[in-house]
Amino acid sequence: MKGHGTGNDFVVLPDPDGALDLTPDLVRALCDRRFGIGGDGVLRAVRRDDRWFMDYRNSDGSIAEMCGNGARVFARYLAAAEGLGPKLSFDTRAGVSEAVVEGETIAVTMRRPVLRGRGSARLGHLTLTGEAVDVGNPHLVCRVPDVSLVDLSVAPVFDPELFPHGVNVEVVSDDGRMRVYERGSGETLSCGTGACAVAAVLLEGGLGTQAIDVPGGRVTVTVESERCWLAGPAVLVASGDVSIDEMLAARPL
Ligand SMILES: N[C@@H](CCC[C@H](N)C(=O)O)C(=O)O
Repeated sequence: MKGHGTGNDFVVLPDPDGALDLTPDLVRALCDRRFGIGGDGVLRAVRRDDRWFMDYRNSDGSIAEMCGNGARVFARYLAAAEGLGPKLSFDTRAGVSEAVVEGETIAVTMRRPVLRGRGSARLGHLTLTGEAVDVGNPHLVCRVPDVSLVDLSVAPVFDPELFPHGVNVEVVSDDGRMRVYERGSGETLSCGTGACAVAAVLLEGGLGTQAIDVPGGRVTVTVESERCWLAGPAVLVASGDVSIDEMLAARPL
């Protein structure tokens, strides 16, 4: 299946028995927008100990701890394909995610973002300073006057001591507009964990609700004392079969 949450798009692979050898090369082929299905990442649905596990991969084949929009699309998939909901829960590498399906909107929980201090990254010719935020996965949130003026076409250069496993870099203006360069996927139209990181910075580490406008739409983040909710639209747009051998064989070297 193919789905997206505010334009952050995913190939959803049902693999209840975990039988598929999901290599980085296979992930790259599936996410290839010309030679594959196309997506910012892959969500593999695996059944473990009677619970669903969201096995998330970035489009470059790397593994990430958490994906907020992916979790919302995953919940949509479990509701549509497994008849779960309107309240459901599943496992992720960053812990259990609770989900609530309400019509077009799906809200999921993730860890409360933790502010980790100042950091910087070079984006094109700009060096930006910002706040390092841990949402299960690493983020650097940089406040800028106008997000449209930042070049996100090339990978940010960052301090590997501060971010030993890489980082997702968000730029945000005071009105809650955000753009993102995702570790392992490049610039995307939305990033759910990134929106939670940005909301935590705009709320100055406190509790509350914050709307975040991303290029693919709007998500709403609610930071509670023990967790964080991410809400917004999540849809499945296609379903079908893929011939993995043919897809891999037809890729240029
Ligand atoms: N798009 C996601 C984040 C996916 C993982 C990220 N690229 C990473 O490597 O940490 C989201 O919606 O949170």
